[in-house]
Amino acid sequence: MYKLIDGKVISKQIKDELKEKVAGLKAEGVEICLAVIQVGNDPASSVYVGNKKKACEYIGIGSLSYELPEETTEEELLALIEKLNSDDKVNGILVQLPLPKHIDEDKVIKTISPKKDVDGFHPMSVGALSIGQPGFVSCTPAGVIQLIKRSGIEIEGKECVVLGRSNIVGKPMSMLLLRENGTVTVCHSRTKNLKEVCRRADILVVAIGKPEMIDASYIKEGATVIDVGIHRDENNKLCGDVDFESAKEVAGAITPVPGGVGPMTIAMLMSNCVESININ
Ligand SMILES: NC(=O)C1=CN([C@@H]2O[C@H](COP(=O)(O)OP(=O)(O)OC[C@H]3O[C@@H](n4cnc5c(N)ncnc54)[C@H](OP(=O)(O)O)[C@@H]3O)[C@@H](O)[C@H]2O)C=CC1
Ligand SMILES: Nc1nc(=O)c2c([nH]1)NC[C@@H]1CN(c3ccc(C(=O)N[C@@H](CCC(=O)O)C(=O)O)cc3)C=[N+]21
Repeated sequence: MYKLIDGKVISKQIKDELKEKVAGLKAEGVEICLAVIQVGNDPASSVYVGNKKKACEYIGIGSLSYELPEETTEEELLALIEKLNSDDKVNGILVQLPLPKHIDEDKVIKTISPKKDVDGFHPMSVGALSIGQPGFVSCTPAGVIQLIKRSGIEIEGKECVVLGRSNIVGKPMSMLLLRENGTVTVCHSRTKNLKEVCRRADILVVAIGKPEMIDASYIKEGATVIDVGIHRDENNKLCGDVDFESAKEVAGAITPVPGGVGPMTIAMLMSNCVESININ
C-alpha cells in the first residue's frame, strides 16, 4: 500500500503558518508586498499568476500585478524591474516564465535585485545555494524538500535520483538534496541505462517534462516518488511526468498531479516573500 503525499494539505499547513507570522509582523507595522509581472496572456501562466495572487490574499501579503502586452520590449520590461528594485514598498519581484521569444530571460533574471529575487533564479541566489550561504531558494525544489520532510521521510544517507537538470528545477533540487545529506545522482537526456539508475533510488524526483514517461519499471519497491511535471491535455486534464496508476503499485509514497508539487511551489513563494524581510 502506498502513501499519498498530499501537496494540498501540506501547502495549506505552510500557508497557515505564514499567515500567523504575517499577522504578527503587521501588528509591528511591517507590511510585505510581492510584485508579479506577466508578459503576454499564455493561459497556463494566467492560472499560475492567479493562484499566486490568491495565496497572497490568503496570507495577508500585498500584491502588485503587472499584466503587460505580448509586444512589450525588453527595454520596457527591464525598466519596470529597475523601478520595482528601487521601490522600498516592494519586497519581492516575480517575472512569470516563459517570456516571449524577443526577450532575453537571462538578462531579465539578472536585472532583478538578488534582495528581491523570491523565485531564487538570480545567479547570486543560485551561487549562494551551491556554497551553503543564505539566499532565496528556487520555490519548486524547496517545496519538494518540504513535501518529503513533512511526510516523515528521511533524506539523510538515502540514494536520491533527480531526473532532469534544468536551472529552475533539476539543478537546485540536487543541491538541496545534497544539503540534506542525501547521496545524489542527476540524470538527463544523455544518461545511459536510465531505468537502472532510477531503480537505485530511495527517493526519485522526476522533472523531465515528458507526460507520464516514468512508470513502475523505473521504480524500486517502496521508493518515494515525487512528480514535478505538469501537462495539460486537450480536455484540460492535468497529468505529470510519472504514470501515477502504474507507479503507485510499487512506490512506497508518491505525489499526485494535480495536488502534489504545484501547490507547494506557491506556498514556498509565499515563504520566500516572508523571508525577504530578513534580507532587506
Ligand atoms: N509544479 C511546478 O511547480 C513546476 C512544474 N514544472 C514542470 O516540471 C517539468 C520539468 O520542467 P523543467 O525542469 O523546466 O524542464 P526542462 O525542459 O527545462 O528540463 C527537462 C530536463 O529533463 C531532461 N530530459 C528530457 N527528456 C528526457 C528523457 N527522455 N530522459 C532523460 N532526461 C530527459 C532534460 O535533459 P537535457 O538537459 O539533457 O536536455 C532536461 O535536463 C515540466 O513538466 C514543467 O512543466 C516546472 C516548474 C515548476
Ligand atoms: N517565474 C516563474 N516562477 C515559477 O515558479 C514558475 C514560472 N515562472 N513559470 C511556470 C512554472 C510552473 N509553476 C507552477 C505553479 C503552480 C502550479 C499549481 O498550482 N498547480 C496545481 C494545478 C493548477 C492548475 O489547475 O493548473 C496543482 O498541481 O495542483 C503549477 C505550476 C510555477 N512556475
